[in-house]
Amino acid sequence: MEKDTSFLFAGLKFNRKKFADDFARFKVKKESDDVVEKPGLISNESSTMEEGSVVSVDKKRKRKKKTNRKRKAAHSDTVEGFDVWGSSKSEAADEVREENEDEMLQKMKEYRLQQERDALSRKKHNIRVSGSNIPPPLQNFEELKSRYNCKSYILRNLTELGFKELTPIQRQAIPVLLSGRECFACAPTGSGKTFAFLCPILMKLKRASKDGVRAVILCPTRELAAQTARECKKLAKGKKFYIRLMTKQLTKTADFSKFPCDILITTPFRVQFAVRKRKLDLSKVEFLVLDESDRLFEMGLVKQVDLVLKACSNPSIIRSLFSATLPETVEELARTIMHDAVRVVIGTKNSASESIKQKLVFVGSEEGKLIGLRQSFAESLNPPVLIFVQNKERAKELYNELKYDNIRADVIHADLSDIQREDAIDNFRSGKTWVLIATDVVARGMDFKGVNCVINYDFPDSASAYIHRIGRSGRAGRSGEAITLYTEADVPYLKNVANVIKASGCEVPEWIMALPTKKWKKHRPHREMISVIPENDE
Ligand SMILES: Nc1ncnc2c1ncn2[C@@H]1O[C@H](COP(=O)(O)OP(=O)(O)OP(=O)(O)O)[C@@H](O)[C@H]1O
Repeated sequence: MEKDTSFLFAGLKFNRKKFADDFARFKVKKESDDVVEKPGLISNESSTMEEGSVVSVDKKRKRKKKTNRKRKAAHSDTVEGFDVWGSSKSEAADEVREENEDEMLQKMKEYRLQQERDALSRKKHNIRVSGSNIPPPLQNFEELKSRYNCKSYILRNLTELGFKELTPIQRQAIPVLLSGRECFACAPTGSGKTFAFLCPILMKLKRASKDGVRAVILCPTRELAAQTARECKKLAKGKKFYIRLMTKQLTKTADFSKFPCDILITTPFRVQFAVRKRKLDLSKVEFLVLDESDRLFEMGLVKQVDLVLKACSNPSIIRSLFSATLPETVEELARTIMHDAVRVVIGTKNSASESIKQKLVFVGSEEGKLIGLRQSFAESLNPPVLIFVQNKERAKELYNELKYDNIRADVIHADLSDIQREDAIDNFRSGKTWVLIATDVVARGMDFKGVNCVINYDFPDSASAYIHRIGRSGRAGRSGEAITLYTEADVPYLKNVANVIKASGCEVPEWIMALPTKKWKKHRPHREMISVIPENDE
C-alpha cells in the first residue's frame, strides 16, 4: 500500500534516506550549540588546529548549505502543486534558522580562533593548563585594565616595582582567579607566584571594609608570612586596605571582631590558636591561599590547615594552592576539597629553576666537608652565600666554626627569638652578613635577592627540599649557583637529587645516573659532629 501512495501525498512521505543531508543540517546546529555552551570540553592542551582549518570548515559548511538549498529547490520543482518546502511560513522559518546558524558558526569560528591564540601563547610561555573553560592567558599588564578593569593604583605599584612583563604563572593564574575559579598552581622557584595570588585578591576585594576577614594567606613559616605581608603592602600602596600579619602578640591579644582586617597573612599555628580562642571568625573569607601548599599538607601542619579550611565556611570561597613542587598526593587531596579547579603548571612539574648552575661534590667525611668549605671560601667567596644544614644543632656548630674565620657569618634556626630571626634576615638582605647558615626554616619562599650561591652542606632530606633550598638563588631570571656536598651516607639518595639536576639541563656523572632512584623517605642520617673544637675549649 505504501508503495502505491498517491502522487499527491508523495511529498509528505519524507524519504529520510534521500534527504539525509537536510536532516544533518538540524543535527549540526544542535552539536554546535553544545560546543559554544561548553567551551571547556575542547581541551586547551590539545588545541592545535591551524587558523586555516577553521576557515576551511566554515567554507565547507557554506558550500553544503548552498547545495542543500539547490537540492530543496529542485525537489519543490518536481512536486507540482504541493510544495512541501515552498510555503512562505516555512521559508521564513528556514531563513531565521539559517541566520541563527550563521551567527552560531561565526561565534564558533571566533571561539576557535581565540582557543588557537591561547594555545600559541601558552606554548610560548611554557604554560600547561587543565580543567574546563579556562580564561585566556594575559598578554601584558595593560590587559589587566582592559579585560578586568584593574585599578590604576595597582598598575602604578607594579610599574614602581620595576615589573615590565608578566611572568608565565602571572599570565595564567591571575585570570583564572579573577574569573572566580579555584586553582592549583605549580611554577619554579623565584617565578613570581606571590604577585600571581596577591594581585587578584586586591582587585577582587576592591576596597577596605570592616566586615571581618575577607582573605587569608597561609604560609608555612613566620618569615615567609612576614615577607608576603610586606609584598602585599607594596602592591596595595595608595589604597587603604587592612593588611595584617598575624604576629605572636596579635594572636594572643587581638579580638578580630573589633579589629578591621581585609587580608590576614599567617602561619597555620597562629591562626589555629586564634580560631580556637574564638577571637577569629573566618566564615566570611572570600579568598584562601595556601602558599607552599605541599609543605602545608605535610605531617605537623596538616591538622591546623584542616581546621582553617573548615573555619573558612563561606560557600563561595575561592581557594588556591601555590608551590614550586606539587606531588601527586597533594594534588589528589586538593581535588577532594576544590570545586572545578584549574590546574596551572609552568614548565616541568617539580623541577628546579633553569637559571641555577648545579653541582654535586663528594666529600669523604664530615671533617672533609669543613676543610672543603674553608678552602673554597679562602680561594673565592662571592657573597651573599646561603648554607643549609640538617638541623639547628648543626647550624650552631657550623656557625661556631665559621664565626672566627674573618668572614661575616650569621645563623638562623628555630631556637632563636622572632627578633633574632628577623635581624638575621635583615642583615643578610642588606649585605651586612655575607654567609648565612640556615636550617630549612628559610628554604621555602624566602626572596633574598641576588644570592650568588647556595651550599647544601648537609644533603637535603628530599628532592623537593633540594628544589626549594637551591631556589633561594637564581630568582626572577637572575643566574645562581648551587653546590651539594655528599658523603657515603647520602649515596643511596643521590639519584633522586641527580634526576632534578639532570632535568634542569646540568651535567651529572654517568655512574650517578646509573644508581637506582630511591622511593623517598625523609633522608636524615645521623651525622658526626661538625665541630672539631673540643666542647670545653669553647
Ligand atoms: N612580573 C615580574 N617582573 C619582574 N620581577 C618580578 C615579577 N613578579 C615578581 N617578580 C620578582 O621576582 C622575585 C621572586 O618572586 P616570588 O617571591 O613571588 O617567587 P616565587 O615564585 O613565589 O618563589 P618561591 O617558589 O621561592 O616562593 C621577587 O623579587 C619579585 O619581586
